[in-house]
Amino acid sequence: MSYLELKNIQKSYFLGAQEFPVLKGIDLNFDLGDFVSILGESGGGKSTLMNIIGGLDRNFEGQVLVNGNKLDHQKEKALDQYRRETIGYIYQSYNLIAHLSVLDNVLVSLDMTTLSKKDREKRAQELLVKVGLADHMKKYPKQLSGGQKQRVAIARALASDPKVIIADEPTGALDAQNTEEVLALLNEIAAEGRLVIAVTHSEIVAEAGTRIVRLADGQIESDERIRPAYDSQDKEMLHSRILPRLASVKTAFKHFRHNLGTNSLIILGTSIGLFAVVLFSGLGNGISGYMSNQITKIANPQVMSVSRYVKSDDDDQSFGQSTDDKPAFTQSQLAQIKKLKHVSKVQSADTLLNVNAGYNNQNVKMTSLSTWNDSYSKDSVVAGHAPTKTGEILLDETAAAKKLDANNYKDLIGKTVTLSYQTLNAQKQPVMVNFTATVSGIGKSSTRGLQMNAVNATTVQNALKQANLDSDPKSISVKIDDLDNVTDTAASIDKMKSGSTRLYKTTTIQSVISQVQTYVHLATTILSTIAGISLVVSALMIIVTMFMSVTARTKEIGIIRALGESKRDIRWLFISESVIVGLLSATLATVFAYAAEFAVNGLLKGTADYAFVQISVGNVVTAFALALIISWLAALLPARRAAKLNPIDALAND
Ligand SMILES: Nc1ncnc2c1ncn2[C@@H]1O[C@H](COP(=O)(O)OP(=O)(O)OP(=O)(O)O)[C@@H](O)[C@H]1O
Repeated sequence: MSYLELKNIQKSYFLGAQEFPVLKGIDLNFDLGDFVSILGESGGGKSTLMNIIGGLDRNFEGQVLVNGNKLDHQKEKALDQYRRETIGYIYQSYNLIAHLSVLDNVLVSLDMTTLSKKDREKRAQELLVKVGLADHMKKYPKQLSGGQKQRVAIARALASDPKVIIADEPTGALDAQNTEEVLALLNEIAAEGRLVIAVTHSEIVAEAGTRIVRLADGQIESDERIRPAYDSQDKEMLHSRILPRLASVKTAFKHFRHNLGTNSLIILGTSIGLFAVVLFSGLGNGISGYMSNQITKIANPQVMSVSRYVKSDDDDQSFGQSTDDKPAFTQSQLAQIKKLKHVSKVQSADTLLNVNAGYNNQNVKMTSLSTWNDSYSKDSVVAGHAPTKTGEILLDETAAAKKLDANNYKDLIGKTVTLSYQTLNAQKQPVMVNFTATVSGIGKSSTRGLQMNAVNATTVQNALKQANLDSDPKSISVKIDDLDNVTDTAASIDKMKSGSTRLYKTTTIQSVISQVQTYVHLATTILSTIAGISLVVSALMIIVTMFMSVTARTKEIGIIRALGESKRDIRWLFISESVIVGLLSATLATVFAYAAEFAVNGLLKGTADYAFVQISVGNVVTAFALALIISWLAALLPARRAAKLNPIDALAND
């Protein structure tokens, strides 16, 4: 039994309905140790026959038997394995991969063997030494002469230790000296017990072998043995394996490096979009944080404001707003709230508007004067102490104190100021309320525009009583025993009813913060989405480049398919390169974003000592996830096209 048997091989090409028969029933047997030359006129079907033997062509009639086993040309995976294990190709035009070094060109084939990394490299080096290229391993194909290129191709064809070497016009592009050397190598290969099948027009090549088969008109014209075949001892051959994904990623990275210029531009373009997304998200975090920081600075989150509910309240979310138009709390309502679980203190929290303050012939109009309660943070007192006792007042540093005593405003502490403001009595008649208070301290609001004037609540109640006005509070502040109970207690106060009428409306600091954060989040999401639109452009850029790359690398696809890589490997090769571009874009975007964070926060330090840009790990992870998705999706179509290429057509591509 011969190693390779061809039984009645017939092949026609069709142009429309018209049939062009090329092979008209070829029966041939090949043995290991033979160097067979196939001669024939141009267009006689030699390459067609080689593509069938080599497992590249699947559309023909007849049978190919390898070692007695029928090769099923309909099973693509089995054919991939056959090419990987059994076949080595040598082409007239060398077909080396331009972006890989000489050593890497040989390793492409060795990556599909079960040898260890070290042994693969050792074998590649040994083969290159054998073909006389010991000093050229690190070079790239364009740095080699024609003869040297063909030797690399021979080393590559031998790398996976195949039983059959198909050489298509192996010396067609070589001078006499190189032809002689290559033929000597082919003889050596046959002497190792392999089958060498060379397609040629050259009688010199034919004469160098052991057997000559002549094709004419799609049939065998003659089959002549000119020398005995070499001994073919049945030795252990290397085992093949499916190409590991990591090997494709490495090859993709090498191509990425080879194309660094174009890829850098794509990375830059993609990273700008991702950078904007990360920066805006970081800005959102910073502003949200700043807002809650500011709010909790002026107000104690453990204290909530409660006012009487009136229907138009639904949209009112502002904390500490004047509640002049609302009904006051009755004493029994105050007691009812005081009795609730978790409520530790109930205090008046009214705000008087436009209060006139006078001291030593100086007058100032305070836009607001609140009744001091536990919702204010101690931080708002910058000198003296809070107005906790009856008859005490805290004056805002800039809005009141400095205006009353420009030179030594802190000396106001301990001094008495006169206060007056206008309000309405039960008959809606304007009434002036006059009272005095001793300055207990100077206050400062951490929020621009807000004044920190506060007076002891009893002081105001006494003044109101004196003016025959209702002194019950319109708004109260309710202190809760623990921060964790604030939300639940607020909910139960909101639910309290008299009959079917809702009684109270609460405003917690947390609800104000959440509201603010919702708006900030909405704004940053809109900004990030606008920035994200540029990512669509990036994706298109990657798609176009990948399609161009598939076109430019068509031949390479044919070469690696002939070496035994599967469609899956080709898809993975292109997707890997795109993903490398995506991940590097995300890395660059992250670097840009952190640099911008540093710069923006540095610039704004003078405005407020707060980091306005706060990029979180989540923002960075999002950028990487986006980059991964975009690059993956962008590569899908081009990779699919590359994988679908017919290896024969791909190899024929110039
Ligand atoms: N894809 C194809 N579609 C149609 N006809 C084809 C195709 N490929 C090859 N042919 C035709 O089949 C015939 C045999 O081609 P093949 O390449 O096998 O010849 P060859 O003997 O290798 O020629 P050469 O020595 O010039 O390389 C030629 O007439 C060619 O035009």
